[in-house]
Amino acid sequence: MAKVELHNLRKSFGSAEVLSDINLSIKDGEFLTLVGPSGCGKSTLIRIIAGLEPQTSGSISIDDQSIDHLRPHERRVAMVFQSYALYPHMSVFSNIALPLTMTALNLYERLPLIKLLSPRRRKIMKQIGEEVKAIAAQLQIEPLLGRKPAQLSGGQRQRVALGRAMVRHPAAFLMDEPLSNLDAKLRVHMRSELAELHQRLGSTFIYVTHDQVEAMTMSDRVAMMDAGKILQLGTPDELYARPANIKVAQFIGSPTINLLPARVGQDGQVELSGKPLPIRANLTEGSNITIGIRPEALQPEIVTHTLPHQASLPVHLRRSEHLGSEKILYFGVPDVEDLTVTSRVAASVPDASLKITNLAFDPSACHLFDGNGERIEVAAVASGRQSANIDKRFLPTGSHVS
Ligand SMILES: Nc1ncnc2c1ncn2[C@@H]1O[C@H](COP(=O)(O)OP(=O)(O)OP(=O)(O)O)[C@@H](O)[C@H]1O
Repeated sequence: MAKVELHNLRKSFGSAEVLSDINLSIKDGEFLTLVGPSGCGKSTLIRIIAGLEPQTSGSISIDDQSIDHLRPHERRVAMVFQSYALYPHMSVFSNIALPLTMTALNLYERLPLIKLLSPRRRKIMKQIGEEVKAIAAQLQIEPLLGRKPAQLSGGQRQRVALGRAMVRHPAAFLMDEPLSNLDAKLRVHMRSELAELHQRLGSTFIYVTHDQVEAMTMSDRVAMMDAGKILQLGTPDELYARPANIKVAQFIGSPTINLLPARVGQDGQVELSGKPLPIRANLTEGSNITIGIRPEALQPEIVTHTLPHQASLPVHLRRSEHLGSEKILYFGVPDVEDLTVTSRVAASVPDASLKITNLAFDPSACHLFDGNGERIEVAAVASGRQSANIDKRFLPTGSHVS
Protein backbone atom coordinates (compact mmCIF):
# COMPACT_ATOMS: atom_id res chain seq x y z
CA MET A 1 0.00 0.00 0.00
CA ALA A 2 1.21 3.50 -0.71
CA LYS A 3 0.41 7.17 -0.83
CA VAL A 4 1.53 8.55 -4.20
CA GLU A 5 2.07 12.29 -4.59
CA LEU A 6 2.82 14.33 -7.70
CA HIS A 7 4.28 17.78 -7.17
CA ASN A 8 4.27 20.41 -9.95
CA LEU A 9 4.87 17.80 -12.66
CA ARG A 10 5.55 19.11 -16.14
CA LYS A 11 6.38 17.27 -19.32
CA SER A 12 7.36 18.62 -22.73
CA PHE A 13 8.22 16.75 -25.89
CA GLY A 14 10.39 19.27 -27.73
CA SER A 15 8.53 22.56 -27.63
CA ALA A 16 5.15 20.93 -26.97
CA GLU A 17 4.11 20.95 -23.33
CA VAL A 18 1.86 17.89 -22.80
CA LEU A 19 1.58 18.06 -19.00
CA SER A 20 1.48 21.36 -17.17
CA ASP A 21 1.82 21.70 -13.43
CA ILE A 22 0.15 18.51 -12.27
CA ASN A 23 -0.40 18.29 -8.51
CA LEU A 24 -2.14 15.22 -7.21
CA SER A 25 -2.19 13.31 -3.95
CA ILE A 26 -3.39 9.71 -4.26
CA LYS A 27 -4.34 8.20 -0.94
CA ASP A 28 -3.07 4.92 0.43
CA GLY A 29 -5.31 2.15 -0.92
CA GLU A 30 -7.27 4.48 -3.16
CA PHE A 31 -8.58 3.61 -6.64
CA LEU A 32 -7.89 6.79 -8.59
CA THR A 33 -8.73 7.07 -12.27
CA LEU A 34 -7.20 9.50 -14.76
CA VAL A 35 -9.85 10.03 -17.41
CA GLY A 36 -9.97 12.34 -20.40
CA PRO A 37 -10.08 12.54 -24.17
CA SER A 38 -7.41 11.05 -26.40
CA GLY A 39 -4.14 12.99 -26.30
CA CYS A 40 -4.81 14.77 -22.97
CA GLY A 41 -1.68 13.29 -21.39
CA LYS A 42 -3.03 10.41 -19.25
CA SER A 43 -0.60 7.76 -20.53
CA THR A 44 2.34 10.13 -20.35
CA LEU A 45 1.49 10.86 -16.71
CA ILE A 46 1.20 7.21 -15.67
CA ARG A 47 4.40 6.34 -17.58
CA ILE A 48 6.23 9.09 -15.67
CA ILE A 49 4.98 7.63 -12.36
CA ALA A 50 6.21 4.20 -13.51
CA GLY A 51 9.62 5.65 -14.39
CA LEU A 52 9.28 4.74 -18.07
CA GLU A 53 9.41 8.40 -19.10
CA PRO A 54 11.33 11.20 -17.36
CA GLN A 55 9.44 14.30 -16.28
CA THR A 56 10.71 17.68 -17.48
CA SER A 57 10.32 19.13 -13.99
CA GLY A 58 8.52 18.44 -10.73
CA SER A 59 8.73 15.42 -8.49
CA ILE A 60 6.97 12.21 -7.44
CA SER A 61 6.96 10.70 -3.99
CA ILE A 62 5.69 7.43 -2.56
CA ASP A 63 4.98 7.48 1.17
CA ASP A 64 6.76 10.85 1.43
CA GLN A 65 9.99 9.50 -0.17
CA SER A 66 11.05 10.93 -3.50
CA ILE A 67 11.28 8.25 -6.21
CA ASP A 68 12.57 10.53 -8.97
CA HIS A 69 16.06 8.98 -8.90
CA LEU A 70 14.79 5.36 -8.93
CA ARG A 71 14.64 3.11 -11.99
CA PRO A 72 11.25 1.54 -12.90
CA HIS A 73 11.82 -1.78 -11.11
CA GLU A 74 13.02 0.01 -7.96
CA ARG A 75 9.85 2.10 -7.60
CA ARG A 76 7.57 -0.45 -5.86
CA VAL A 77 4.99 0.03 -8.62
CA ALA A 78 3.78 -2.46 -11.23
CA MET A 79 2.32 -1.47 -14.56
CA VAL A 80 -0.40 -3.29 -16.51
CA PHE A 81 -0.48 -2.29 -20.16
CA GLN A 82 -3.32 -2.17 -22.69
CA SER A 83 -1.29 -4.50 -24.94
CA TYR A 84 -0.67 -6.96 -22.01
CA ALA A 85 3.06 -7.00 -22.98
CA LEU A 86 3.41 -10.77 -22.47
CA TYR A 87 6.37 -12.72 -23.86
CA PRO A 88 4.87 -14.95 -26.60
CA HIS A 89 7.54 -17.68 -26.36
CA MET A 90 7.08 -18.13 -22.61
CA SER A 91 4.39 -20.10 -20.82
CA VAL A 92 1.81 -18.35 -18.65
CA PHE A 93 3.73 -19.64 -15.62
CA SER A 94 7.03 -18.13 -16.84
CA ASN A 95 5.39 -14.84 -17.79
CA ILE A 96 3.92 -14.43 -14.29
CA ALA A 97 7.12 -15.67 -12.60
CA LEU A 98 9.39 -13.40 -14.65
CA PRO A 99 9.61 -10.40 -12.27
CA LEU A 100 10.53 -12.80 -9.45
CA THR A 101 13.05 -14.87 -11.38
CA MET A 102 14.73 -11.69 -12.65
CA THR A 103 15.34 -10.46 -9.11
CA ALA A 104 15.84 -13.74 -7.23
CA LEU A 105 18.16 -15.55 -9.66
CA ASN A 106 21.57 -14.30 -10.72
CA LEU A 107 22.64 -14.32 -14.37
CA TYR A 108 24.53 -17.60 -13.93
CA GLU A 109 21.49 -19.32 -12.42
CA ARG A 110 19.40 -18.33 -15.42
CA LEU A 111 21.64 -20.26 -17.85
CA PRO A 112 19.92 -23.37 -19.33
CA LEU A 113 22.36 -26.02 -18.00
CA ILE A 114 22.69 -24.51 -14.54
CA LYS A 115 18.95 -24.81 -14.17
CA LEU A 116 19.39 -28.52 -13.59
CA LEU A 117 22.48 -28.42 -11.42
CA SER A 118 22.10 -25.57 -8.92
CA PRO A 119 20.37 -26.60 -5.66
CA ARG A 120 19.92 -22.92 -4.70
CA ARG A 121 18.08 -22.34 -7.96
CA ARG A 122 15.84 -25.36 -7.35
CA LYS A 123 14.92 -24.03 -3.92
CA ILE A 124 14.15 -20.52 -5.21
CA MET A 125 12.10 -21.89 -8.14
CA LYS A 126 10.05 -23.99 -5.71
CA GLN A 127 9.16 -20.86 -3.69
CA ILE A 128 8.42 -18.89 -6.87
CA GLY A 129 6.25 -21.75 -8.12
CA GLU A 130 4.16 -21.63 -4.96
CA GLU A 131 3.77 -17.87 -5.23
CA VAL A 132 2.74 -18.04 -8.92
CA LYS A 133 0.22 -20.81 -8.21
CA ALA A 134 -1.33 -18.84 -5.34
CA ILE A 135 -1.79 -15.81 -7.57
CA ALA A 136 -3.06 -17.91 -10.49
CA ALA A 137 -5.63 -19.40 -8.11
CA GLN A 138 -6.81 -15.91 -7.10
CA LEU A 139 -7.20 -14.98 -10.77
CA GLN A 140 -8.72 -18.36 -11.65
CA ILE A 141 -6.11 -19.12 -14.32
CA GLU A 142 -4.42 -22.11 -12.66
CA PRO A 143 -5.37 -24.52 -15.48
CA LEU A 144 -3.72 -22.19 -18.02
CA LEU A 145 -0.25 -22.05 -16.47
CA GLY A 146 1.27 -24.38 -19.10
CA ARG A 147 -0.13 -22.51 -22.13
CA LYS A 148 1.51 -19.85 -24.29
CA PRO A 149 -0.17 -16.39 -24.59
CA ALA A 150 -1.29 -17.17 -28.17
CA GLN A 151 -3.44 -19.99 -26.78
CA LEU A 152 -5.41 -17.62 -24.52
CA SER A 153 -8.43 -15.39 -24.99
CA GLY A 154 -8.11 -11.61 -24.51
CA GLY A 155 -9.62 -11.76 -21.03
CA GLN A 156 -7.28 -14.59 -20.02
CA ARG A 157 -4.24 -12.66 -21.29
CA GLN A 158 -5.37 -9.66 -19.28
CA ARG A 159 -5.51 -11.83 -16.15
CA VAL A 160 -1.98 -13.09 -16.83
CA ALA A 161 -0.78 -9.49 -17.14
CA LEU A 162 -2.48 -8.73 -13.81
CA GLY A 163 -0.84 -11.80 -12.28
CA ARG A 164 2.57 -10.63 -13.41
CA ALA A 165 1.93 -7.29 -11.68
CA MET A 166 0.53 -8.93 -8.51
CA VAL A 167 3.45 -11.31 -8.07
CA ARG A 168 5.67 -8.35 -7.22
CA HIS A 169 3.35 -7.24 -4.39
CA PRO A 170 3.77 -3.63 -5.48
CA ALA A 171 2.90 -0.66 -3.33
CA ALA A 172 0.83 0.71 -6.23
CA PHE A 173 -0.65 -0.75 -9.40
CA LEU A 174 -0.51 1.44 -12.50
CA MET A 175 -2.97 0.44 -15.22
CA ASP A 176 -2.99 2.00 -18.68
CA GLU A 177 -6.31 1.24 -20.44
CA PRO A 178 -6.10 -2.43 -19.42
CA LEU A 179 -9.59 -3.30 -20.68
CA SER A 180 -9.75 -1.50 -23.99
CA ASN A 181 -8.76 -4.54 -26.09
CA LEU A 182 -11.64 -6.61 -24.73
CA ASP A 183 -15.11 -6.88 -26.22
CA ALA A 184 -17.92 -4.89 -24.60
CA LYS A 185 -19.35 -7.77 -22.54
CA LEU A 186 -15.99 -8.91 -21.21
CA ARG A 187 -15.09 -5.31 -20.36
CA VAL A 188 -18.15 -5.03 -18.14
CA HIS A 189 -17.23 -8.33 -16.46
CA MET A 190 -13.57 -7.34 -15.96
CA ARG A 191 -14.65 -3.99 -14.50
CA SER A 192 -16.24 -5.71 -11.55
CA GLU A 193 -13.34 -8.18 -11.27
CA LEU A 194 -10.87 -5.29 -11.06
CA ALA A 195 -12.98 -3.48 -8.47
CA GLU A 196 -13.13 -6.68 -6.40
CA LEU A 197 -9.39 -7.25 -6.82
CA HIS A 198 -8.76 -3.73 -5.57
CA GLN A 199 -10.89 -4.36 -2.48
CA ARG A 200 -9.22 -7.69 -1.82
CA LEU A 201 -5.65 -6.39 -2.18
CA GLY A 202 -6.26 -3.01 -0.55
CA SER A 203 -3.47 -1.58 -2.75
CA THR A 204 -3.32 1.82 -4.39
CA PHE A 205 -4.61 1.64 -7.97
CA ILE A 206 -3.90 4.39 -10.51
CA TYR A 207 -5.96 3.66 -13.56
CA VAL A 208 -5.98 5.36 -16.98
CA THR A 209 -8.97 5.27 -19.30
CA HIS A 210 -10.78 7.38 -21.88
CA ASP A 211 -14.01 5.58 -20.96
CA GLN A 212 -16.06 7.62 -18.49
CA VAL A 213 -18.17 4.60 -17.57
CA GLU A 214 -15.06 2.74 -16.37
CA ALA A 215 -13.99 5.81 -14.43
CA MET A 216 -17.40 6.29 -12.83
CA THR A 217 -18.03 2.65 -11.92
CA MET A 218 -14.70 1.57 -10.41
CA SER A 219 -13.06 4.60 -8.84
CA ASP A 220 -12.96 6.12 -5.39
CA ARG A 221 -11.96 9.39 -7.06
CA VAL A 222 -11.62 10.53 -10.65
CA ALA A 223 -9.17 13.12 -12.04
CA MET A 224 -10.59 14.46 -15.28
CA MET A 225 -7.80 15.68 -17.57
CA ASP A 226 -7.79 17.83 -20.66
CA ALA A 227 -4.88 19.29 -22.61
CA GLY A 228 -2.28 18.33 -20.01
CA LYS A 229 -4.19 19.71 -17.01
CA ILE A 230 -6.44 18.28 -14.32
CA LEU A 231 -9.80 20.00 -14.77
CA GLN A 232 -11.48 18.44 -11.75
CA LEU A 233 -10.66 15.93 -9.04
CA GLY A 234 -13.46 14.37 -7.04
CA THR A 235 -15.63 11.36 -6.39
CA PRO A 236 -17.63 10.10 -9.38
CA ASP A 237 -20.75 11.60 -7.77
CA GLU A 238 -19.12 15.01 -7.35
CA LEU A 239 -18.05 15.13 -10.99
CA TYR A 240 -21.53 14.15 -12.11
CA ALA A 241 -23.50 16.37 -9.74
CA ARG A 242 -21.22 19.43 -9.66
CA PRO A 243 -19.05 19.55 -12.80
CA ALA A 244 -16.47 22.34 -12.49
CA ASN A 245 -16.83 23.35 -16.12
CA ILE A 246 -18.53 22.49 -19.39
CA LYS A 247 -15.80 20.06 -20.49
CA VAL A 248 -16.27 17.92 -17.38
CA ALA A 249 -20.06 18.20 -17.67
CA GLN A 250 -19.92 16.97 -21.27
CA PHE A 251 -17.42 14.19 -20.71
CA ILE A 252 -19.11 12.61 -17.69
CA GLY A 253 -22.56 11.09 -18.07
CA SER A 254 -24.37 9.20 -20.80
CA PRO A 255 -26.33 10.39 -22.71
CA THR A 256 -24.35 13.63 -22.70
CA ILE A 257 -25.63 16.56 -20.67
CA ASN A 258 -27.93 18.98 -22.53
CA LEU A 259 -26.36 22.39 -23.06
CA LEU A 260 -28.68 25.27 -23.81
CA PRO A 261 -27.57 28.80 -24.72
CA ALA A 262 -29.05 31.36 -22.31
CA ARG A 263 -28.45 34.89 -21.11
CA VAL A 264 -28.64 36.88 -17.93
CA GLY A 265 -31.42 39.46 -17.82
CA GLN A 266 -32.36 42.14 -15.32
CA ASP A 267 -31.36 41.50 -11.67
CA GLY A 268 -29.45 38.38 -12.69
CA GLN A 269 -32.58 36.56 -13.84
CA VAL A 270 -31.61 33.72 -16.19
CA GLU A 271 -33.47 33.76 -19.50
CA LEU A 272 -33.88 30.78 -21.77
CA SER A 273 -35.12 31.52 -25.29
CA GLY A 274 -36.06 35.01 -24.05
CA LYS A 275 -38.28 33.64 -21.25
CA PRO A 276 -37.26 34.18 -17.61
CA LEU A 277 -36.51 31.10 -15.51
CA PRO A 278 -37.00 31.13 -11.73
CA ILE A 279 -33.24 31.18 -11.13
CA ARG A 280 -30.66 33.94 -10.82
CA ALA A 281 -26.95 34.15 -11.52
CA ASN A 282 -24.53 36.71 -10.07
CA LEU A 283 -23.53 38.09 -13.45
CA THR A 284 -24.13 41.37 -15.20
CA GLU A 285 -27.16 41.83 -17.41
CA GLY A 286 -26.53 40.71 -20.96
CA SER A 287 -23.92 38.03 -20.07
CA ASN A 288 -24.14 34.96 -22.24
CA ILE A 289 -24.22 31.75 -20.26
CA THR A 290 -24.89 28.06 -20.87
CA ILE A 291 -27.43 26.01 -18.96
CA GLY A 292 -26.58 22.33 -18.48
CA ILE A 293 -29.39 19.89 -17.72
CA ARG A 294 -28.87 16.15 -17.36
CA PRO A 295 -31.23 14.11 -19.57
CA GLU A 296 -32.98 12.51 -16.60
CA ALA A 297 -33.70 15.97 -15.11
CA LEU A 298 -35.50 17.03 -18.29
CA GLN A 299 -38.75 15.13 -18.24
CA PRO A 300 -41.69 15.08 -20.65
CA GLU A 301 -44.61 16.78 -19.00
CA ILE A 302 -46.57 13.54 -19.08
CA VAL A 303 -44.06 12.27 -16.52
CA THR A 304 -44.40 15.27 -14.22
CA HIS A 305 -47.21 17.03 -12.46
CA THR A 306 -46.70 20.61 -13.52
CA LEU A 307 -46.13 22.92 -10.57
CA PRO A 308 -46.21 26.72 -10.47
CA HIS A 309 -42.44 27.23 -10.43
CA GLN A 310 -41.42 24.32 -12.55
CA ALA A 311 -39.66 25.45 -15.70
CA SER A 312 -40.69 24.31 -19.11
CA LEU A 313 -38.98 24.04 -22.49
CA PRO A 314 -41.03 23.80 -25.68
CA VAL A 315 -39.79 20.95 -27.89
CA HIS A 316 -40.77 18.55 -30.64
CA LEU A 317 -39.86 14.87 -30.62
CA ARG A 318 -37.40 13.86 -33.34
CA ARG A 319 -36.81 10.22 -32.49
CA SER A 320 -36.63 7.75 -29.65
CA GLU A 321 -34.23 4.91 -28.89
CA HIS A 322 -35.44 1.88 -26.98
CA LEU A 323 -32.74 0.42 -24.75
CA GLY A 324 -34.76 -2.27 -23.02
CA SER A 325 -35.17 -0.82 -19.55
CA GLU A 326 -35.39 2.81 -20.69
CA LYS A 327 -35.94 5.08 -23.65
CA ILE A 328 -33.74 7.91 -24.81
CA LEU A 329 -35.82 10.65 -26.40
CA TYR A 330 -34.29 13.18 -28.82
CA PHE A 331 -36.03 16.53 -29.24
CA GLY A 332 -35.60 19.60 -31.38
CA VAL A 333 -36.02 23.02 -29.79
CA PRO A 334 -37.94 25.62 -31.81
CA ASP A 335 -35.89 28.73 -32.64
CA VAL A 336 -32.59 27.07 -31.66
CA GLU A 337 -31.27 25.57 -34.84
CA ASP A 338 -29.24 22.34 -34.71
CA LEU A 339 -29.90 21.84 -31.01
CA THR A 340 -30.98 18.40 -29.91
CA VAL A 341 -31.88 17.78 -26.30
CA THR A 342 -32.22 14.34 -24.80
CA SER A 343 -34.38 12.94 -22.07
CA ARG A 344 -34.13 9.53 -20.36
CA VAL A 345 -37.40 7.96 -19.40
CA ALA A 346 -38.43 4.51 -18.25
CA ALA A 347 -39.38 2.06 -20.99
CA SER A 348 -42.84 1.92 -19.40
CA VAL A 349 -43.70 5.40 -20.75
CA PRO A 350 -46.10 4.47 -23.57
CA ASP A 351 -45.07 5.46 -27.10
CA ALA A 352 -48.52 6.85 -27.76
CA SER A 353 -48.02 9.47 -25.08
CA LEU A 354 -44.77 10.76 -26.56
CA LYS A 355 -46.37 13.49 -28.66
CA ILE A 356 -44.56 15.87 -26.38
CA THR A 357 -44.57 19.60 -26.75
CA ASN A 358 -42.95 20.49 -23.45
CA LEU A 359 -40.14 19.23 -21.29
CA ALA A 360 -40.38 20.16 -17.63
CA PHE A 361 -37.43 20.60 -15.32
CA ASP A 362 -36.66 21.64 -11.80
CA PRO A 363 -34.64 24.87 -12.14
CA SER A 364 -32.46 23.89 -9.20
CA ALA A 365 -31.25 20.90 -11.27
CA CYS A 366 -29.69 23.32 -13.78
CA HIS A 367 -25.93 23.73 -13.99
CA LEU A 368 -24.85 27.21 -15.09
CA PHE A 369 -21.60 27.93 -16.94
CA ASP A 370 -20.20 31.37 -17.73
CA GLY A 371 -18.84 32.54 -21.08
CA ASN A 372 -15.52 30.76 -20.37
CA GLY A 373 -17.32 27.50 -19.64
CA GLU A 374 -16.62 27.68 -15.87
CA ARG A 375 -19.29 26.67 -13.38
CA ILE A 376 -21.22 29.46 -11.70
CA GLU A 377 -23.49 28.83 -8.78
CA VAL A 378 -27.19 29.46 -9.05
CA ALA A 379 -27.50 32.62 -6.94
CA ALA A 380 -31.16 32.20 -6.03
CA VAL A 381 -34.19 30.14 -6.89
CA ALA A 382 -37.59 31.87 -6.76
CA SER A 383 -38.97 31.80 -3.23
CA GLY A 384 -41.87 29.56 -2.31
CA ARG A 385 -41.02 27.23 -5.18
CA GLN A 386 -41.96 23.62 -4.74
CA SER A 387 -39.53 21.17 -6.23
CA ALA A 388 -40.72 19.61 -9.46
CA ASN A 389 -42.95 16.73 -8.59
CA ILE A 390 -41.66 14.02 -10.87
CA ASP A 391 -43.44 10.72 -11.11
CA LYS A 392 -40.56 8.40 -10.23
CA ARG A 393 -42.27 5.43 -11.86
CA PHE A 394 -41.29 6.90 -15.21
CA LEU A 395 -37.69 7.73 -14.34
CA PRO A 396 -34.98 5.45 -15.63
CA THR A 397 -33.11 3.42 -13.05
CA GLY A 398 -29.92 5.02 -11.78
CA SER A 399 -31.04 8.58 -12.54
CA HIS A 400 -29.82 11.22 -10.12
CA VAL A 401 -32.99 13.32 -9.79
CA SER A 402 -33.97 13.59 -6.14
N1 LIG B 1 7.29 10.16 -27.24
C1 LIG B 1 6.55 11.21 -27.64
N2 LIG B 1 7.04 12.18 -28.42
C2 LIG B 1 6.34 13.26 -28.78
N3 LIG B 1 5.06 13.47 -28.39
C3 LIG B 1 4.48 12.54 -27.61
C4 LIG B 1 5.19 11.36 -27.19
N4 LIG B 1 4.36 10.61 -26.40
C5 LIG B 1 3.19 11.29 -26.36
N5 LIG B 1 3.25 12.44 -27.06
C6 LIG B 1 2.19 13.45 -27.23
O1 LIG B 1 1.78 13.82 -25.92
C7 LIG B 1 0.38 14.05 -25.90
C8 LIG B 1 -0.23 13.21 -24.80
O2 LIG B 1 -0.14 11.84 -25.19
P1 LIG B 1 -0.68 10.67 -24.27
O3 LIG B 1 -0.38 9.38 -24.95
O4 LIG B 1 -0.15 10.86 -22.89
O5 LIG B 1 -2.25 10.97 -24.29
P2 LIG B 1 -3.44 10.07 -23.78
O6 LIG B 1 -4.35 10.96 -23.04
O7 LIG B 1 -2.92 8.88 -23.05
O8 LIG B 1 -4.11 9.62 -25.16
P3 LIG B 1 -4.77 8.21 -25.58
O9 LIG B 1 -6.03 8.06 -24.77
O10 LIG B 1 -5.04 8.41 -27.03
O11 LIG B 1 -3.75 7.15 -25.30
C9 LIG B 1 -0.14 13.75 -27.29
O12 LIG B 1 -0.27 14.96 -27.99
C10 LIG B 1 0.95 12.89 -27.90
O13 LIG B 1 1.01 13.06 -29.30
